[in-house]
Amino acid sequence: MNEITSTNLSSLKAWEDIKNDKALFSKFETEILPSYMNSCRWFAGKARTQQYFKVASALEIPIKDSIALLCIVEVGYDNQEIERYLLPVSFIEASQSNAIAPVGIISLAYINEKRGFVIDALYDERFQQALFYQISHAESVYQQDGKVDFVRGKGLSGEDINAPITSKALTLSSSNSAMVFGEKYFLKLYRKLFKETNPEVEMIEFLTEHSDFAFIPAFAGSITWQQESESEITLGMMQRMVDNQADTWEMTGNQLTDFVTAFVDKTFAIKEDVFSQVELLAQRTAEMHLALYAPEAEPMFATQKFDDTYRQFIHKRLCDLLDRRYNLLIEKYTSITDPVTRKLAWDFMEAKELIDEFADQILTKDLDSLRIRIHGDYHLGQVLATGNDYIIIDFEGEPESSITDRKIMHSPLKDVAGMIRSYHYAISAKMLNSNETADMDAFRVQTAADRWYRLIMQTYLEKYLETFGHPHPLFKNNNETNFLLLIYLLEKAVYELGYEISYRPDWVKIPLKGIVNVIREIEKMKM
Ligand SMILES: Nc1ncnc2c1ncn2[C@@H]1O[C@H](COP(=O)(O)OP(=O)(O)O)[C@@H](O)[C@H]1O
Ligand SMILES: O=P(O)(O)O[C@H]1O[C@H](CO)[C@@H](O[C@H]2O[C@H](CO)[C@@H](O)[C@H](O)[C@H]2O)[C@H](O)[C@H]1O
Repeated sequence: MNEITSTNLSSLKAWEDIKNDKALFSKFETEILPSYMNSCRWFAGKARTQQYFKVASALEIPIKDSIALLCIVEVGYDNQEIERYLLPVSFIEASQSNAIAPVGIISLAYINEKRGFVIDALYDERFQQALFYQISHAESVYQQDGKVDFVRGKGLSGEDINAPITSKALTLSSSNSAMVFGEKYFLKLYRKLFKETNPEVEMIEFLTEHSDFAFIPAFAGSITWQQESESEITLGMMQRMVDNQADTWEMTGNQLTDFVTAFVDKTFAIKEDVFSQVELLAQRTAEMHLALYAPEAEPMFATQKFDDTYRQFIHKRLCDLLDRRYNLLIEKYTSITDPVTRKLAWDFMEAKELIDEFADQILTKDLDSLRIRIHGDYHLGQVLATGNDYIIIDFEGEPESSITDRKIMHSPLKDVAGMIRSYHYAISAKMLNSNETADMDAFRVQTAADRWYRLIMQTYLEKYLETFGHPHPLFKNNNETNFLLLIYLLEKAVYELGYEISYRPDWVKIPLKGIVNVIREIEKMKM
């Protein structure tokens, strides 16, 4: 349980009228929320200088014999930036609180002379049941400020609409929170909120309602806050629950354990099965892109060309990323002690002119390929393995980008680059960081890792392109495909370099090697 300090909440009002107790809210904002939010895995502002926490709105949702409040918590930072988070709260009497997960307890409270706890309503069964009911009945709950709209999707079976269903909260180690219903439905509550429809809802709804692509969990509903004359804010999304064994990052890691064992015994061996699984993932990736290729669709999904606006956008993004990473590397260079990492960092810095020249080509090169909506943050961790197939999840887009940028159309080769980088990560993490290979000749280890990566990358790419048939509807010719793939591989590896410097300094050599691989390809093209 989060530590309950002497700070607790008290009110003479009934919980259902608690919104009118200004003093209680003021105490909640100044004395409870700062420490509670900073203890939550989903709160992204922990490393920043926070100036205030404020409940900007509290939307009422009826639950059994009471109400829950969807608190929209505004967090202000020292640079004037503001973020908004969703924190649903309810009050539970002490005698009922045993079933509540300790992470869900926000504060001890005396409300209308009843002793209990203000809790994160995610963990309150009454709230879980209320959300499921509202979604199944596609209701709207009117507020002082707009309404909360519940939408029912095709993925929700008619038979579940009025039938009893069990529910529970999941404790995820991720940036959002989830609850499950009867092992059949997975409801994600978005924690960080944006004044726009979440791209994930758009993507899952489009794929479920307008395509036959079956390798996503079907859209079962959404929760949205609609205010007058304001953009809507997505609060949650429900999908079918996937009975999965692991994600493909974990699965690839297990396959690589076999590879490393064989390698230590001086054998280079990749099981045939591994190639079939890579091919199947490539096929599902291509099928997802085919489903998203909808020239006749509404503007949000209709195909676009490589026009000047996009060329300038992607060029600026790449150049900004490069500048930030060069500065970071210059700052950190003397503290890099590992000679391999140092050499790779040096190669990257030395190739600045070559990379800049290559990036500039995006502004002028003839490009007749097309752009569509894509997954946007595609890597092995975003694919669930069901035993004999794959289900693709988490269409929220790259966490570092704004919501508007996450909806920009790209060549689907950006997703392909994401997955190829992920295979490179998987083999590198295993070979370069594992105990079994620690005492082996580094050159031999690197050569075997490179071979594995190339074989897997070719297998993935060939199957991916083959799945579309000829002529390819989205890629004009091999020359363009190779160029765009290199641009996106470079962009992704440069992005990852920043991520690793901040979060996993021991892994910095992995994206650096990815960047150097691209540099070698650019050099070959110039020969
Ligand atoms: N439809 C689903 N069925 C079963 N498990 C799921 C489903 N969607 C997500 N998960 C599980 O929840 C985890 C987090 O989901 P994800 O969409 O990546 O959330 P986040 O946006 O918080 O990163 C996944 O790694 C997976 O284990
Ligand atoms: O899944 P997230 O949206 O949180 O993505 C972030 O974290 C990822 C790490 O979990 C990071 O992915 C990088 O590491 C993965 C292995 O841990 C690897 O499979 C990916 O290819 C690599 O990019 C991702 O970049 C970051 O945005």
